[in-house]
Amino acid sequence: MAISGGTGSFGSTMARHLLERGVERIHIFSRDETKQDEMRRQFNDERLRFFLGDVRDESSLLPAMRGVDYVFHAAALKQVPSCEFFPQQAVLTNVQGSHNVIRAASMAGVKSLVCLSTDKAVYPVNAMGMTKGLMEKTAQAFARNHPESQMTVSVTRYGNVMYSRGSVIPLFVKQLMDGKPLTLTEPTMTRFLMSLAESVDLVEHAFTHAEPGDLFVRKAPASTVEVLARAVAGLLGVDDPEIRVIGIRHGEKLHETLLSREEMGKASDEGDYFRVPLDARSLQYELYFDGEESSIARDDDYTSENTQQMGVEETKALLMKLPEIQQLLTER
Ligand SMILES: O=c1ccn([C@@H]2O[C@H](COP(=O)(O)OP(=O)(O)O[C@H]3O[C@H](CO)[C@@H](O)[C@H](O)[C@H]3O)[C@@H](O)[C@H]2O)c(=O)[nH]1
Repeated sequence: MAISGGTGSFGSTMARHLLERGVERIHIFSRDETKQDEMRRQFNDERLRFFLGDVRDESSLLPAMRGVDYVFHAAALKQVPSCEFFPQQAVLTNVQGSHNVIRAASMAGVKSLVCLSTDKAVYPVNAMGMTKGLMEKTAQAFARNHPESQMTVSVTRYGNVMYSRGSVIPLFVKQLMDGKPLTLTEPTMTRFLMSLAESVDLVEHAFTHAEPGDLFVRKAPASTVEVLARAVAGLLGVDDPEIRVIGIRHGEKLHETLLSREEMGKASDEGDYFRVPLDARSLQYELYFDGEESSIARDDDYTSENTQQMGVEETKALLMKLPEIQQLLTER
């Protein structure tokens, strides 16, 4: 197994999970030698091997892919505001870098590659989402253009992963601990919420079930940021937190979309997941004339506004399942 972006929170959680499941060997590929060193010490496991490189440099990827059956591609520029200021950097890492990962994996004889995407790739309004959308297209085009390939490429799309580094929940926790007001961009803004453990499940689901070009989404509930803020405050014993509305940031949407209505029209419901198969037709559309009236998707988008909405108590219950929150509450 190889993980690009293996020293990020997602990559390292995935690595820990796979080691617990008895995987033979994991190649961690990333740019950051310091994080690699920290991870090497922290894990202290012979089955981990570290490869320094950058997805922008295809030649640095090949050694990490050699002898590997499965690749999880998580390396990305993913901070929305910074990608707004440096969109070209997002193109290089998220689009060109993903193309390099796919090529290198295919050349190395990898069996299955899962690319990590985000709800921000759907109807994108920011550079991070646009480049992640192009990553998805690159993966799907590989599957369509290489039907003879022995490698299955698939995509998993997520909403917000709770407590991920630099995200709003740890920020709210810090603000509460420091006795400062909670900064809300826009109280009615909604986000899909999922845990890191659920995201890992989705990747495993993709590795075990994907057909070439499949896209997988995990169903998730959502809350408004105000509900989320009040839930975090309530867990820390602050029933009526001081709130300051700071306004929407560069490139932000009010609501996110995990699947467009066109995708919903094609999706199969697999319990906790939706699977959207690849449209594998060639450009000769007349070949596919089936004599029936054209069917236009009548479904709705699957959004953080129309999914299950959680109130404060439900959100608290969800947060209570997070190891970070449990630790925080026992330390207090
Ligand atoms: O001081 C703050 C900061 C953020 N928010 C809001 O909180 C929500 C979540 O924000 P944040 O945790 O920063 O996540 P997003 O900007 O939604 O993006 C995250 O979630 C994406 C998945 O949708 C990932 O791809 C990104 O990498 C990750 O940064 C958003 O509605 C923000 O407007 C506030 O209300 N106050």
